[in-house]
Amino acid sequence: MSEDNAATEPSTSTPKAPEHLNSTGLRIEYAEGKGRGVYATREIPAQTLIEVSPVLLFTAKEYEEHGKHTVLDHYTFVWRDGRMALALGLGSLFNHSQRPNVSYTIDPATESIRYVTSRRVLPDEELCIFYGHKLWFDPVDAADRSEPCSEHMDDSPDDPWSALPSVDDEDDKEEGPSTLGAIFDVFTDGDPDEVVPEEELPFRRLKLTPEDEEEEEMDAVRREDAWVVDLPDPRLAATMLKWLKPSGLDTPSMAHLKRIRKLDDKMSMVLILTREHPDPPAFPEHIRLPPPYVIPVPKTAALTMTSLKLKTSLWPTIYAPRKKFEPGPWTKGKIRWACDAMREVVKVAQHAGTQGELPMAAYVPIPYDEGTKTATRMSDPISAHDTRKSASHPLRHSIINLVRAVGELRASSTSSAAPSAATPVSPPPQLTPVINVPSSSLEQVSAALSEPHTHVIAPQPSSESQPEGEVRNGAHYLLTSLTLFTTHEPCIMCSMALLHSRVKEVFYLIPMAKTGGCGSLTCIPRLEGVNHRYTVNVWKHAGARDISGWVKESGLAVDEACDA
Ligand SMILES: C[S@@+](CC[C@H](N)C(=O)[O-])C[C@H]1O[C@@H](n2cnc3c(N)ncnc32)[C@H](O)[C@@H]1O
Repeated sequence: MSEDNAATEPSTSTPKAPEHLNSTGLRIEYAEGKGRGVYATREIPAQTLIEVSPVLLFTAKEYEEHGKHTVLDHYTFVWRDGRMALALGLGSLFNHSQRPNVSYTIDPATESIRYVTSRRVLPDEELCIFYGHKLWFDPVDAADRSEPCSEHMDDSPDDPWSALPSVDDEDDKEEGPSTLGAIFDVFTDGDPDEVVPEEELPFRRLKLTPEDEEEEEMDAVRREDAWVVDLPDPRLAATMLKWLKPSGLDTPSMAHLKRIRKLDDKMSMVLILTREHPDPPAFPEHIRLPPPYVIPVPKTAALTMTSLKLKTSLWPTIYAPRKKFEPGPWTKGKIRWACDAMREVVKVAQHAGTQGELPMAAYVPIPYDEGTKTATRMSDPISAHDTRKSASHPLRHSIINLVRAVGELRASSTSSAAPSAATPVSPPPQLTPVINVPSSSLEQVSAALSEPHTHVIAPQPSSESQPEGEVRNGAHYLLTSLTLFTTHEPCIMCSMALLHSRVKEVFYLIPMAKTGGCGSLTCIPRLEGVNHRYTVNVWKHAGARDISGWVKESGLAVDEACDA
């Protein structure tokens, strides 16, 4: 490396940082003593792909003879095959930190580097990577001279700036089964009660608030057209409100809007959405009004004060903040429980694969009880694998099989709480071999599911109002309070089945980009209007890097168009 610190010593005055077009909204800014750096303009969740930088490659000779003697020496690093690489785009502007919030992987196939946040990043925070231990400059802040925070360096090699690992087949092998095992091997010791910060969890929790939460810029406010009429005399407001009811214009689709708008001295009334009434509404003869006209109005109520302001500038809108989903804290003990469950579901799926089935499985473990660190009501967990091949039935997905099995269990229970007990449904023959529920536990499972007032299986409040009796016996809610682990992201049908079953939370390992109903293709529990939301957690390794290698080697590969 050359001695002078070119990046931090602008020749005359510091130039203005250019704007950068980037879907994550990153910006370039000058930082005291570091030169340019990359900053977040808004909060960025952990495991977000923030940049893909193509690289420019120099041969070793070319670099040795020329590049090395120029400013390039502050920016280049050794590519896997010994060539020197310069990251284009934002890649070369990430500064170094001992506690980086960005990790990166090189993609030799596309000759690029992928940068992913390793934890949640706050607005205005600098995004930094870890250059390695042999720095050629004095890092500015004290934290940058301290020991690196190892948790954030998972994806980065030891001394990446001076030597990224070389490209060869061995590297890909590292992503095989050993990695699969390792990703469940976290927090194996330590105090089970210790709460683990969100960004260090081995899984990523999807945001479950609906998309309209994001309507915080005028462009994002969704609108639709409505008929509006001006009221020249304010006394007409009362007459019109009275008339609206019998007129048929008082439809529930406008419940999020206030009827009357007073702008300066002008009073107007919104009548009906044009999609419900394409023609201009006609008024009774005794009410003399100017002709109605069409304007865009907000499509939904305001969920935040910012969106209220924006929406109300279009038309006065109701403020109806949704109860934000606030996931509870995770302790080391509970993470171990989740890791064990993931290991188990993988095992079930692998076994199914060896039997000629699709290697996909679902598993509901004994719920983890923070109080006792165990759960004793259900003595055995339940698992099911995919059987659409052996059953020649396209709907025999592992989750459907599992939900159905729980239903059968409940139906066959002698518990008086289960209304269907009088008419037990006999399990279809093909279900028997795929459901892993020891017979001794059937009654306990059923009892646990139908007795929500225990400390282990307690009902989750649902946004849907139900008669007290139904909540108490949980008759229609097969997975109330339970957590489901699955190898592959549930398809839309299964995601819906989980919603109807009132599952509490879902964990999956392998995202299904083309078919997934829990975050990939769509996110069923996030949709507007659903009457139950379950938490969706994606195992981090699954989202953070190319997992196709170890998915294949661990026997969990399925066609990408397959519904899981
Ligand atoms: C790859 S460049 C990063 C972008 C650079 N800041 C710029 O303005 O072009 C590497 C150079 O940034 C500077 N740098 C990076 N991280 C730093 C840190 N923590 N403290 C001080 N300087 C830093 C050093 O001058 C280093 O040679």
